[in-house]
Amino acid sequence: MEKRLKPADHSLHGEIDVPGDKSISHRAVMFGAMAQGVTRVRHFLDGEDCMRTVKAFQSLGVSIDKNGDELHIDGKGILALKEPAEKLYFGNSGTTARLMLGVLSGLPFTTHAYGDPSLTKRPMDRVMKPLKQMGARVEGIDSGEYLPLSIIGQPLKAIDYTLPVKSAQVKSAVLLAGLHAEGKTTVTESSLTRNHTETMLKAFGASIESNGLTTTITSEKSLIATDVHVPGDISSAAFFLVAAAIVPGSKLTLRRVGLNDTRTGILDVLQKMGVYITIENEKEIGGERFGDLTVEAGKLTSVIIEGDIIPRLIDEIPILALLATQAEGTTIIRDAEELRVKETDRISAVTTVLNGFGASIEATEDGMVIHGKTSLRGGKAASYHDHRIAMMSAIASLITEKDVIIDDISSIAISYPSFFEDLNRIK
Ligand SMILES: O=C(O)C1=C[C@@H](OP(=O)(O)O)[C@@H](O)[C@H](O)C1
Ligand SMILES: C=C(OP(=O)(O)O)C(=O)O
Repeated sequence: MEKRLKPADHSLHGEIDVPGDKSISHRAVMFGAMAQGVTRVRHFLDGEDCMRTVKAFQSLGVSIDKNGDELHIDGKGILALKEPAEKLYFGNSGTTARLMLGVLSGLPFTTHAYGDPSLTKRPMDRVMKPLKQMGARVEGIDSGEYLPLSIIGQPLKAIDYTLPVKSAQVKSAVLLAGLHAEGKTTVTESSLTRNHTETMLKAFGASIESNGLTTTITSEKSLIATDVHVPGDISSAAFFLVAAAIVPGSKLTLRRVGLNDTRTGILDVLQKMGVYITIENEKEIGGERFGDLTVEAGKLTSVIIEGDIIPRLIDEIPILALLATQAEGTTIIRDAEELRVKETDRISAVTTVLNGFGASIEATEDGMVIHGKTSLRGGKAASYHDHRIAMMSAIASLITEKDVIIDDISSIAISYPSFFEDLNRIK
């Protein structure tokens, strides 16, 4: 579905209640489905990716009902999960695929799983390598590097694993396999990635401890159901944080946005670049902090984004690249090679789309060099069927000279189904 967007003719003002966090919504479904008892999930993200996780567990025999943005999960414990009658379809969702491989590897039956063309090209061997060390058996073409895969459930044994990639999905897959492996499983990472799995598993009664970059989980027969309140997704809020920062005179408030330290790299970068951000009404539920963010434009300067901050803002790099085109000086992004294996190669997609609008960006192996400030003309933009690339182009249209025409906006429903309603409310 093509979409034409006109530039904004005035500054942006108003409030947005951003939808629920995608990472936390996935985990709430998974842990609720594996727990004993009823789990209610409030402010669940009704996006396509999270619905893939819901459907996967329904196929495994779990009763899950949705009423508005509330989920009701009737869990009967990990041992009650049943062999699915059909193949599991993970669509476009890397999180569903990788975490489910961790769950399915230790179950006493065989599951067949596949994804859409984008997910089929994303590496699964990064998850299968440690899982195979635990005793997992998987069959697929290319020795199980990519979906489709058949997971032949096996009794698993604990391992000590050091992550070779900075990936919360790999860490989570190993911890979830560790949940039904004999012994204590330990995962060590080199930079802290999002820790929602650790935080939420603890709330569901698992024996899990983190100490700096190392997390240890002990095998657990059953999790205990607990209600989850999902904060707003900072990765979705990011689009409006940047919108307010690039349209002169704007001021926006984003309500109940998740503020977990492993996710707030974008706030650090925005503040460094000269954007004014205030946080009010801070609260914490289930170990996840959230609050209201008010953002106001300031004079933007370039920054260097590298090292340990990268996993704390990995999904926000496309929209940060747009922001950097409006900052005085050269912004350098390094250590972000993971962007090459997302829904599309995001280094290449961002560079092509923004240079097509008139920006001056050089792609590097592991990031981008962005020369600012450039005015953006607008024009046609490919979305590469990547929700974050499509939303980046939509936000860019606020400041382009001409209209922006995005070839296909259907991918936005993956993480932010109400994106255009929210954009129209403040525009
Ligand atoms: O664990 C998660 O929920 C996610 C982890 C990140 O992926 P990687 O683990 O591949 O870095 C992120 O990009 C993705 O959107 C969600
Ligand atoms: C990379 C993303 O998600 P996933 O890996 O779950 O497909 C994303 O949402 O930007």
